Amino acid sequence: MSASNPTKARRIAVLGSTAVGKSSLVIQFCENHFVDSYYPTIENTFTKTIKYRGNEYTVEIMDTAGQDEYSILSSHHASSVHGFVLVYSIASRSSFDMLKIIRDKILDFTGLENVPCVIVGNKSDLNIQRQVSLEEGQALAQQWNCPTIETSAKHNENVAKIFDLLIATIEKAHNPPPEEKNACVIS
Ligand SMILES: Nc1nc2c(ncn2[C@@H]2O[C@H](COP(=O)(O)OP(=O)(O)OP(=O)(O)O)[C@@H](O)[C@H]2O)c(=O)[nH]1
Repeated sequence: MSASNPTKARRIAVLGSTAVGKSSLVIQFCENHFVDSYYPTIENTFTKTIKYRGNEYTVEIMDTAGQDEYSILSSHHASSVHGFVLVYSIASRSSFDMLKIIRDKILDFTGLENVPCVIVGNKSDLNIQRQVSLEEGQALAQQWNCPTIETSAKHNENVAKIFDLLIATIEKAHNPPPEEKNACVIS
C-alpha cells in the first residue's frame, strides 16, 4: 500500500446467542476450515487483511461468548469497535429474537441512534429445520437500516460477504453522503 492509501484498522465484534455459529463463521473466514464439534467460546480475537474497493483493511475480529445470553455484550465490546456482526441461526427462533435485545444493548452502550452492523442468518444448509424465514430477516434489516445475509459456515457460503458488507457499512458511516450526515456518527 502506498503512503497515500494506508492500511486502515477496523475492529469488529461478532455477537449472538449460544451455538448459532459465531466461531464457525470467524474460523471459516480467517482459517478456511469448518469446526464440526462445539466448544463454547470465552473470547477469541482473530486478525485478517481484507481488500475492499482498492483499500486494504486490517480487521480485528472479536468472537464473543454466547453462553450467558443476558451478559452477552460487555461495555468493552461496544465502546471500541467499529461494527457488529449480529448472528442468529435460521433454525432457532429464539436466537433471532435475541438480536433485538443485543442491539438495544449496543445502542445503550454506544449512545448512538444507529451503529454499523450486519444481520447474519447462519446455518442456511439446515433449511429443513428453518424457523426464521428469509423475509423476516430482511424485514428486520430494513427496520434497522442495515444489510442482511444468510450464510452457511459449514459449506462456506456467503461467509466472506459478511465482512465486505460490514466494511462497506462502516465506511459509509465514516463518510456518509451529504444528505445522511449526522445520521450515524462513529469515532
Ligand atoms: N449445519 C451447520 N452447523 C453449523 C454451522 N455453523 C456452525 N455450526 C455448528 O453449530 C455448533 C455451534 O457452532 P459454534 O461456532 O461453536 O457456535 P458459537 O455461536 O460460536 O457458540 P458459543 O461459543 O456458545 O457462543 C457447532 O457444532 C458447529 O459445528 C452451519 O453453518 N451449519
